[in-house]
Amino acid sequence: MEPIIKTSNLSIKFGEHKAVDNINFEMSAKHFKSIIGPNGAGKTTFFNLISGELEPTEGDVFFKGLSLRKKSSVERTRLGIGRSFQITNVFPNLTVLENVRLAVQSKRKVRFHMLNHFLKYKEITNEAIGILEQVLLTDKMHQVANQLSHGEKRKLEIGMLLALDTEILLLDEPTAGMSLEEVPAILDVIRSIKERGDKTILLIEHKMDMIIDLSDSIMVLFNGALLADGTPEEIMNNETVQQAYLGGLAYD
Ligand SMILES: Nc1ncnc2c1ncn2[C@@H]1O[C@H](COP(=O)(O)OP(=O)(O)OP(=O)(O)O)[C@@H](O)[C@H]1O
Repeated sequence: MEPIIKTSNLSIKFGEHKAVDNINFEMSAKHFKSIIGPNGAGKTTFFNLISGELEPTEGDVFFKGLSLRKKSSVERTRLGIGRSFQITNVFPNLTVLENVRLAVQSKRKVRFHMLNHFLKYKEITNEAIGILEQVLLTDKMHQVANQLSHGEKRKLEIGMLLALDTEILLLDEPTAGMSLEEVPAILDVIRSIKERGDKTILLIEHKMDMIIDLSDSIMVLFNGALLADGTPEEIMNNETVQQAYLGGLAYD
């Protein structure tokens, strides 16, 4: 079966530094893959190349066999590659529900064009409420976004991403900056998205217990290059990975 997403010799140089170095990777639909690697390994840059924030120096990304070389990040979202919004993309003075409703509306605009005007406000609201249930924010629905805790804002970001209803979700360190108490809730949210079974998920995370718990496979980046790609068990038992990376790092 054709992979849903694939990269071919994907590389980017910043000056003389190859931040992503000739990465060939592919994923089948509905797979959950995590990306690990030390700080500066190129994980976020790799995401930026897939989502279209950055243009590769060499190589290409393919979505269902289609070259994305000339596609902007907006076009890639429209095709089906969604990246979690940064907190800065959340409207701080709107409520949680209003933020998600806007994301639902933006997806419907993309999909239905002319019909958009005739869609009922209630239908959009109900869809937004369903998403808030999924990301465990129902009780915060009428709270203004800038009053949320950091962890709640991250859940809202994921909710806004789900509202776009893309086939692929790129999640860049969803637990970053969270207190220890906030982590289990985000883990539950991601697990429930996985269990629904309709999304292909790429996750960058530093929390190894979370990665092992969720991932079908793990890829390891090191100095911009793909060091290993395999099941969690294969990666944990891979000597090169242990020497180059796992042994030298303490995880929280
Ligand atoms: N826009 C840029 N201009 C110049 N160098 C950059 C740029 N973006 C990233 N880099 C460099 O590319 C390398 C990879 O950075 P990247 O942020 O992708 O790593 P990372 O694996 O996501 O790290 P972390 O785990 O710390 O988030 C680093 O050396 C970084 O300094």
